[in-house]
Amino acid sequence: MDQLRFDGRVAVVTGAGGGLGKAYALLLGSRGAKVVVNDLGSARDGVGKSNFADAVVKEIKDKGGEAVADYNSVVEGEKIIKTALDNFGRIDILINNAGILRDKSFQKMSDQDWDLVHAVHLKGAFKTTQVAWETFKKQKFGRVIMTSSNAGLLGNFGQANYSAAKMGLVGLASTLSIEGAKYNIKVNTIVPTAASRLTEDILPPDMYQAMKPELIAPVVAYMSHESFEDSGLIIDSTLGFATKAHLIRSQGAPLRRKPTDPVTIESVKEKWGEVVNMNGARRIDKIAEVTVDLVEKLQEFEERSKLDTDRESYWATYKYNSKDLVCYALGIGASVVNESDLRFLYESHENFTALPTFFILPGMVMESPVISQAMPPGKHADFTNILHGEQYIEFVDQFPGNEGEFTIRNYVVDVLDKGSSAVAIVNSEVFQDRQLVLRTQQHIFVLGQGGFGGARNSSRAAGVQSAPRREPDARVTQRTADDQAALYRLSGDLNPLHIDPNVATASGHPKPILHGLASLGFSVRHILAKYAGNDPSNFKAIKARFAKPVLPGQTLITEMWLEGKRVHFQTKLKETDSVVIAGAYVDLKNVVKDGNSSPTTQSAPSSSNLKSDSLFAKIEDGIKANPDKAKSVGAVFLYNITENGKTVKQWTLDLKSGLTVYQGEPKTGKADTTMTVSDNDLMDIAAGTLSPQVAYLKGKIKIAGNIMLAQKLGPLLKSGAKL
Ligand SMILES: CCCCCCC[C@@H](O)CC(=O)SCCNC(=O)CCNC(=O)[C@H](O)C(C)(C)COP(=O)(O)OP(=O)(O)OC[C@H]1O[C@@H](n2cnc3c(N)ncnc32)[C@H](O)[C@@H]1OP(=O)(O)O
Repeated sequence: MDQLRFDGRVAVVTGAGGGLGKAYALLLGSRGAKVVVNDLGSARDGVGKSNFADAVVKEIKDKGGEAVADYNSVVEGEKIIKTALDNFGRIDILINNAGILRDKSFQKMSDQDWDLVHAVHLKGAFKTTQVAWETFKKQKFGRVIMTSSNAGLLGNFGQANYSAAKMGLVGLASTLSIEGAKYNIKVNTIVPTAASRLTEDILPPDMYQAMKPELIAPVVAYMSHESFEDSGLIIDSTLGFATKAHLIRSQGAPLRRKPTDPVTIESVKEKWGEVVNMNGARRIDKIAEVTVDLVEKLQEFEERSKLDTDRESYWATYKYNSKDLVCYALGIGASVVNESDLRFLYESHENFTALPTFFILPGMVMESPVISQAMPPGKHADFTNILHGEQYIEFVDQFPGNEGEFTIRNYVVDVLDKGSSAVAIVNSEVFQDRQLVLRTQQHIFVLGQGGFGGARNSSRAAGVQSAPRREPDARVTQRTADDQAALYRLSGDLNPLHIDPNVATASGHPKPILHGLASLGFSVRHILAKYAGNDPSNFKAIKARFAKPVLPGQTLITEMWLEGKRVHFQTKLKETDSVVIAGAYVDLKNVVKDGNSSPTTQSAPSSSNLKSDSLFAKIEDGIKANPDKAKSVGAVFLYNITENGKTVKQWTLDLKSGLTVYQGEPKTGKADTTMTVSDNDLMDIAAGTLSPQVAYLKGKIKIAGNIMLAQKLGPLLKSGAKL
């Protein structure tokens, strides 16, 4: 990068006899600026005189630069600027650095302590800048640096006068950055922490040594350069580090339910948590935006209040991006083992998209008090007594994109009395850019909290639907992973019931149970592959009841019945034959039968007509005949055998445990490497006419996982096949 120079520029640095000011003056002088080295030459309380400025001027001149000393007080700022104009004919850069301390605990602080500190810091900066402003405007160029302090931004014991003045400088810079904008006058604030006369016996000696002003000077010099375009910034710098600080505002909260309601002290108290909640807080850059923001909030509030029911709504926001979609897909059993799942797992896939059940998540506002507040007197709901009972989602219009932000309105429509237990029905309306995009409904089963004399049923509940009384039209089997709940938690449901053995035992479960939405996600993926062409935008609605808990590691069998555009389904556990999801259905826009179904979700295809059966028998024999070679590879491989781009069979070669070869579902799901290869290519590899390495390089074998291991397997496969 070219050296940043200040040739032809005139800089005034106040308080430049030592410390930071001296470092600024020396640096600017060494880069071609003509410098006015201002210093009153006093100790840090503003008392005493010395000629520090002369020494700095000499140092600049000795190195071939130009500088002049100035001993005026910043309170008479016009005299300092006059020194610049008289000696150099102009002024381009003004660094308001001069300062003094008069530290006292607040009650002991005298008027004089207050006035003196304000006079030097705030009034001084006002005076110098106001006089220089005229020249800056005329020449349409000016760079001003104000010096604030963390004692101003954050407060510091014994520095009430100094903190107030330092925060005052931030306000001064903010306004001047606006007034100076059209004249190319940039006004910024530095918050330095450095060794100086002000800090010399305040900082511990080691730190004092390390906090060299020379580490901050380049930051201030860059902010004073003609190429520096920002204005109104607060830059904190120390020890060779720089950071930007700014004020942010919370999302805020309306202090009443309806625009016609009064605001009371009690309603303010009630809403205080939302007022000070900094989730989703943001920076407002311009004062005009504050008004726009308030007007928008008011409009939004008025629109929302029209939606309000007799029960209070809880509003929330939900932001998501491709990483969330991938994390979620992993949580509901999508896997790179299935080529057709890649579109849910790889953000750069040409057809990357969200899985349909992902959009249930915005409505699951875990921190919402909406359920606990709706419970009848004497009844309570919290993580210790709730189970997810039923779930409904409806896509109102377009299927949402791969990233976005939703505003969600959550409200309880009914609390049903089911005898021993209660069921809270929670509706969520999910908006994007003020348009309703999704509706969801959760039934939350609240154990042991019934018997309050409430209604048993609700007309506002999306009902479950019985499946037809015939054999299912399709079945898909998939084992959940032992870590399924741990993985699913990453999508936001941190209920300890799914991870903490003690909580699970206390709730009467043998071990942590799987999230209901995780099991539902598996089954809906099966339907997606079987009847929706693997295209989530084909979905209109989903409804399910969680009939029994699922334990991570259990195997789900999704049974499906196609009736027009509705797929009824239920999900059973392979281990116990019990129904865990009941009365469920998916409504589709279009039915696409057997659309790109994935291997792990298929029961093993009949193998009789597959050319590779005998091939794999040969490979197995070959591996058995070459046990040493096989052991040296020692890994688990999955082979997806594809025909016409569709996976028709899967083989697992487990070289670690007894050299077994078997087909069908992967036993463990813990393959080190997955290879996808067409049947014909596999035959060629086996026949020795196609080397596995060449096949890989030509893209004929797709490998997910450990490529080195897969390449090692090549010769082994060949040796086995040749037998
Ligand atoms: C807003 C954000 C909030 C976030 C909350 C979600 C946080 C998540 O972390 C929580 C979870 O994921 S928990 C895991 C998933 N859920 C489960 O495992 C529950 C499985 N279901 C059960 O165990 C039983 O059905 C059980 C125990 C629920 C009911 O069994 P029984 O007590 O034996 O009930 P039963 O005698 O069969 O029926 C009594 C009445 O209740 C109705 N009912 C039954 N199951 C229901 C269910 N799952 N959902 C809703 N209602 C249900 C019955 O219809 C019956 O009513 P009625 O007599 O009027 O017909």
